[in-house]
Amino acid sequence: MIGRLNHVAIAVPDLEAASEQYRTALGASVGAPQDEPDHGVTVVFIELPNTKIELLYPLGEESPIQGFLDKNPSGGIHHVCYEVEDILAARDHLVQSGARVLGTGEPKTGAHGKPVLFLHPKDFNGCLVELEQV
Ligand SMILES: CC[C@@H](C(=O)O)C(=O)SCCNC(=O)CCNC(=O)[C@H](O)C(C)(C)COP(=O)(O)OP(=O)(O)OC[C@H]1O[C@@H](n2cnc3c(N)ncnc32)[C@H](O)[C@@H]1OP(=O)(O)O
Ligand SMILES: [Co+2]
Repeated sequence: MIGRLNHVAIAVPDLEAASEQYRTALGASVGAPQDEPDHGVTVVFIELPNTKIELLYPLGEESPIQGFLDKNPSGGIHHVCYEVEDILAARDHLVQSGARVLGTGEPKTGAHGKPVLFLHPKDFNGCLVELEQV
């Protein structure tokens, strides 16, 4: 059911410093910061030949990544995002298999303008999973 790895997200304590490190130390192609108020984050995408890295920084009082950064002040890998062709079919299959879909259970529009859903990390070996319909 899952397809390509769309991105690996890293929560960072300093978005500008992390962007600069990827740009200069790692020589990567780093995009501009993008506010995503519906998700409570500011994101920077880094294009790699085979996937993307999504740097995440909290936006607003209710950011879902604030607790993660409180527990991991130096930052850390926050989630992986897998592509699916039919996100509602994928959701229904996962719910039937016992996985918890986070939030309302309905897809939201993600950073690429496509529907996304999140699956509870405790149901996936301690790894928060995002699904993006492509
Ligand atoms: C830009 C848009 C979009 C895109 O298009 O790419 C994005 O990527 S937005 C990214 C940010 N959005 C989200 O993360 C939405 C989904 N997340 C959530 O609903 C919550 O963050 C959460 C996963 C339910 C965690 O809630 P929180 O209140 O922060 O923490 P808890 O204390 O309730 O956590 C319970 C338990 O889970 C562990 N945990 C939390 N976050 C992670 C994580 N990222 N990876 C692995 N484990 C995580 C946490 O440590 C707790 O464990 P215990 O201490 O053992 O209980
Ligand atoms: Co993401």
